[in-house]
Amino acid sequence: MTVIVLSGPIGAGKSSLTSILSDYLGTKPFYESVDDNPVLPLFYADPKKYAFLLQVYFLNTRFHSIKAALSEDNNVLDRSIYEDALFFQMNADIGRATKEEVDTYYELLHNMMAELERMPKKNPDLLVHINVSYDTMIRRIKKRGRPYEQLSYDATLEDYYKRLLRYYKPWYEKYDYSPKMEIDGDKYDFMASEEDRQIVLDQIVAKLKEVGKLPEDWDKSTDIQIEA
Ligand SMILES: Nc1ncnc2c1ncn2[C@@H]1O[C@H](COP(=O)(O)OP(=O)(O)O)[C@@H](O)[C@H]1O
Ligand SMILES: Nc1nc2c(ncn2[C@H]2C[C@H](O)[C@@H](COP(=O)(O)O)O2)c(=O)[nH]1
Repeated sequence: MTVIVLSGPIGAGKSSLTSILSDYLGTKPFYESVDDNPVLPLFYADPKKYAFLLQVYFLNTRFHSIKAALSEDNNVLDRSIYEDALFFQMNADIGRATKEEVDTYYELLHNMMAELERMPKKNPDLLVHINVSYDTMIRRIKKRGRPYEQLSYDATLEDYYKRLLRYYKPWYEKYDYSPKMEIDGDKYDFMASEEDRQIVLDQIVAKLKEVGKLPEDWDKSTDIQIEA
């Protein structure tokens, strides 16, 4: 039984890989609240006004998801609570939150993380981080086509996205809630290329074997799923 959390910048391929991976391993996917998120379009229209509200919205949904995932112990999450502060801190650093909002946010996050510490299973089993360059990120954002994420919607998004990418390296290095691994999202087109998809899945399976979450002789072709 495994809980795998994905991470990576906007458009890196987290939702896509969540779907591929959960299907491959026979586990349940948890997706972020995006298209049904009422605060997201408000945030892109007026980031300073809505940065705190959006973060509380995401934090709340991520808290629910990680609690359910750790309880069920058979899930893949397309972004998790462990990445939440990266976004808020970056927005705060560019003046989109007051000191009171920052203090309240970190107190709330701290309380939620303390709650997770009290669960029988406290941490995920693996973090899969997808690295992408700025060019790949923009190409994928364009391909997906959410209007408010496009550079044509707001030219300052170029700086926002470049800044966001810079926050990921130190975040990944510091992350220590579980074993972790990186996927090269520039190199592997796991959407269009079956060969690339298998390479990425093999990398993840090898890591799961290395950390003892899959038996050494596990093989997809002989894996039998038992219906509950
Ligand atoms: N490795 C990849 N190669 C090519 N296209 C990809 C890849 N990963 C995702 N995409 C495409 O990029 C867009 C964004 O992917 P998505 O999974 O929604 O990213 P995220 O959840 O990280 O924001 C989608 O249109 C998806 O089909
Ligand atoms: N300010 C924040 N924005 C966030 C956060 N998590 C996601 N997002 C935004 C970024 C994208 O526009 C959209 C979906 O993200 P994907 O990476 O899944 O494409 O939501 C956050 O915590 N704070």
